[in-house]
Amino acid sequence: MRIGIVGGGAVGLLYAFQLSKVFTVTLYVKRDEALQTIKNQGITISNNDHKKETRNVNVMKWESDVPLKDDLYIVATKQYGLSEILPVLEKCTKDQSILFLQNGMSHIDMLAHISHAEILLGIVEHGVKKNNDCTIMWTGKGRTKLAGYPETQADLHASSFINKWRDTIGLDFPIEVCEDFYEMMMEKLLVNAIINPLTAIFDVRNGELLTNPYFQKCMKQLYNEIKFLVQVEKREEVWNHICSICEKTADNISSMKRDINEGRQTEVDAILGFVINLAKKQGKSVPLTEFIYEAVKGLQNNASS
Ligand SMILES: NC(=O)C1=CN([C@@H]2O[C@H](COP(=O)(O)OP(=O)(O)OC[C@H]3O[C@@H](n4cnc5c(N)ncnc54)[C@H](OP(=O)(O)O)[C@@H]3O)[C@@H](O)[C@H]2O)C=CC1
Ligand SMILES: CC(C)(CO)C(=O)C(=O)O
Repeated sequence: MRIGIVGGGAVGLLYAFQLSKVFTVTLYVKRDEALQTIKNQGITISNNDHKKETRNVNVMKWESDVPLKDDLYIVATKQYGLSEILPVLEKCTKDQSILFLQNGMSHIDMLAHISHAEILLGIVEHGVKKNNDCTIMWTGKGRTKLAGYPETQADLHASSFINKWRDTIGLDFPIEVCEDFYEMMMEKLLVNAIINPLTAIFDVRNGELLTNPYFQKCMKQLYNEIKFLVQVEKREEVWNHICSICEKTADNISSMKRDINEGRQTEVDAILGFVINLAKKQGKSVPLTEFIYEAVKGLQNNASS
């Protein structure tokens, strides 16, 4: 089974490294410089114990006329990078599968253009930070959750891939199949909608949202405004889940805070932008969410000017 991973960022490098242990993997990158570096040096991963490992992987440049010869494409770009990738992936045939690993949910509306290939949506629970074009730090081990879109059929094309992944590297790099993509994505969206923008605005690590009682109140206020996205009977469970992620990732710098610190575009449109649009569609007023959305946009704008 041939796997193509599109995007040689933190997540793309981690998945290329892990999956190349058992599959024929090609990593597709955007820049010549990244292509040469990975070709020459392979991918090096270090973890919190400062253990380092290097692997060589096939690497190619992603271009609009790239031949689509892989059985499964794993898309590991940021949400805002998808507009360049999707017109190419639209040409995939019904025997091919595409797995999207983006945070946020706004990409779901873009998937209507993929008419033939099987679509899978995924959630990355790992924490991974890119040091340079070929080196990453695996800061937190988690699971990869995935679900079929619009539904998880029993006979997914990708089943053999999922089973082989689980049976070989699954212990160290776990995978879990979920029935309902919406529930799976919504839970992660709520985590990112609360932790990411608040840590970015307050300029704190994830754990401080809980340890500082004032920040914790802000978290709760934001959750109270957007909890309409969760079924009434699950609201407390989801709130506890958000707090537990804050605790487990206490030392993390959230991806949104890191993007702002490093002058990059954030994924706020895919996260809070999506929440605001959904609220509009349901006739709900979300002034606090809108305020926080604008604040993040302002910080992003400031950092890049
Ligand atoms: N990092 C993490 O710990 C986690 C990340 N995620 C999600 O995973 C997704 C990816 O995140 P992450 O890896 O951190 O992001 P990065 O910014 O590190 O990586 C994105 C990569 O996509 C590449 N890219 C963009 N456009 C193209 C293109 N047209 N062709 C080929 N490559 C392209 C970029 O190339 P270039 O280097 O040239 O810019 C970059 O290397 C995001 O949605 C994020 O929210 C989810 C959970 C955890
Ligand atoms: C779970 C969390 C908040 C961990 O930092 C994350 O997904 C992110 O930073 O994007």
